[in-house]
Amino acid sequence: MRVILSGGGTGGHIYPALALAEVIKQHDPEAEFLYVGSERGVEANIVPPTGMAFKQLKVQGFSRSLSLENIQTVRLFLKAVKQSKKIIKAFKPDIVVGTGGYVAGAVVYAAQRMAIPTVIHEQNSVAGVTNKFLARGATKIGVAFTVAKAQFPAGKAVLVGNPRAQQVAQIKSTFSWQTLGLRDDKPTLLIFGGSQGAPAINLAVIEAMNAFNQRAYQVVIVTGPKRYDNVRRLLQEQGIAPADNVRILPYIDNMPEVLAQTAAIVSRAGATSIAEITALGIPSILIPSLHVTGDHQTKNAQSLVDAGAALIVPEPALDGDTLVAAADQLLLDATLSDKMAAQATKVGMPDAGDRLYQLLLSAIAEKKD
Ligand SMILES: CC(=O)N[C@H]1[C@@H](OP(=O)(O)OP(=O)(O)OC[C@H]2O[C@@H](n3ccc(=O)[nH]c3=O)[C@H](O)[C@@H]2O)O[C@H](CO)[C@@H](O)[C@@H]1O
Repeated sequence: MRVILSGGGTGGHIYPALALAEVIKQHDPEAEFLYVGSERGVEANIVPPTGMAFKQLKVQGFSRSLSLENIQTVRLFLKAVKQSKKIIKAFKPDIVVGTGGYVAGAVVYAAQRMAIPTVIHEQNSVAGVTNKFLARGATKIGVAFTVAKAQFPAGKAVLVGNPRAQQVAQIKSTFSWQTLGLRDDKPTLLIFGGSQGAPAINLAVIEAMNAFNQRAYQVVIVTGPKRYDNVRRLLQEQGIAPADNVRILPYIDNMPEVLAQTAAIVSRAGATSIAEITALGIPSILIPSLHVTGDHQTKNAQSLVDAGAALIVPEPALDGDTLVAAADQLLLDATLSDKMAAQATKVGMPDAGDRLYQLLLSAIAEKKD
C-alpha cells in the first residue's frame, strides 16, 4: 500500500498519523509512506527523526480580522494544492489520509480533485475546520468520539478511536525514571499542557512547587519547548528550586515509553492525550483549554468525566492550591485512582489503529468499485 499522510500544526494531529503508519506497516510490511507537512508546524521536528519521507508546503490559517492576510492565505492554499497535485502524481498513492491542520486541507483536497481515495481522521468531539471542509469529498471519515459522527455527512463517519491509543497500548516500555535521576519505586505524576505546553498550567505549577517538593511521590513537569526558559526564570526569581523528587523538562520525545510508567496525569484535554490516557487506563485530572474551536477540549474531557474516568479542573479554578489538591487526590487516594483507572480503561480504544486501517482498506475498495 502506498500512503500519503498529512496532518500538521500541533502534536495532536501529527502523532495519530505516525501511529497509523506503524499499524499499516504491521499489516503490510511493504507499505510505503510520504508525509506532507507544513513549513511552520512542529511536524518538521517530529516526522524526519522517524525516517519517513517528508515534504513541506507553505500554508497558513485564516485570520478573523485582517482581510489582507486572508487573501494571502487563499493564495498560499491554491499554491499548496498545486504543489500537492505534483507530489501526488509523482508518489502515486493508493490513499491519502488527513489528520487535521491546514496543510491536510490542501493535500487531501488535491487528492479529492484527482479522484484518489481519501480518509480523514477527526480526533476531537467537535469537528475541526479543515475536516469539515474536506468531509464532502472524503471517501471515509474516522472519528474518535461518537458525538462527532453527526457533524459529518450521513453514512461516511465511522467510530474508530485514535490510532495513537493502539501505539501506546502495544509498546513494551523499558523506560526507567532513573534516566531523569528519579526513582522507579515511587509513583510519578506527569503534568503537561498538550504538545505545546500551557501557560496557565505552568503558572499553577510554579505556585505549587514548594508543596510538590515536600511530597512523597515524584512530579515530572513538561513546560512545552517554547515556555521552558520562562518557567525556569520565574522559579529562579522567586528563589524556588525543584527538590530531588521533581523534574522540569521542556518536552518528552518518547512519550509512549514514559506514559507506560506514569501513575497519574494532569494535562490539557487534547484529544490525542485523552486517547493515550484511556488506552493505558491512567487516572487523570484534565484542565481543558478555553482557547480552542467550539470549546472542544471541555467536550473531549466531559466524555471521560461522565464515565468516571477523569476529573476536570476548569482553568478559572486552577492555581497552585487546586493543582496540589488534585495531585494529592490522584496519588494519595488509592480508591479513587483505582476506580478512575478502571473506568478509563473501559473508555479506551486500544485497537483504534486496526480499525482505522480497515477503514482505509474499505475506502480503497469503494473507489475501485
Ligand atoms: C491548543 C490546541 O489547539 N490544541 C489541540 C491540539 O492539541 P495538542 O497538539 O496539544 O494535542 P493533544 O493533547 O491531543 O496531544 C498531544 C500529543 O503530544 C504528545 N506529547 C506531549 C507533550 C510532550 O512533551 N511530548 C509529547 O510527545 C502527547 O503524548 C500527545 O500525543 O490537537 C488536539 C488533537 O486534535 C486537540 O484536541 C487540541 O485541542
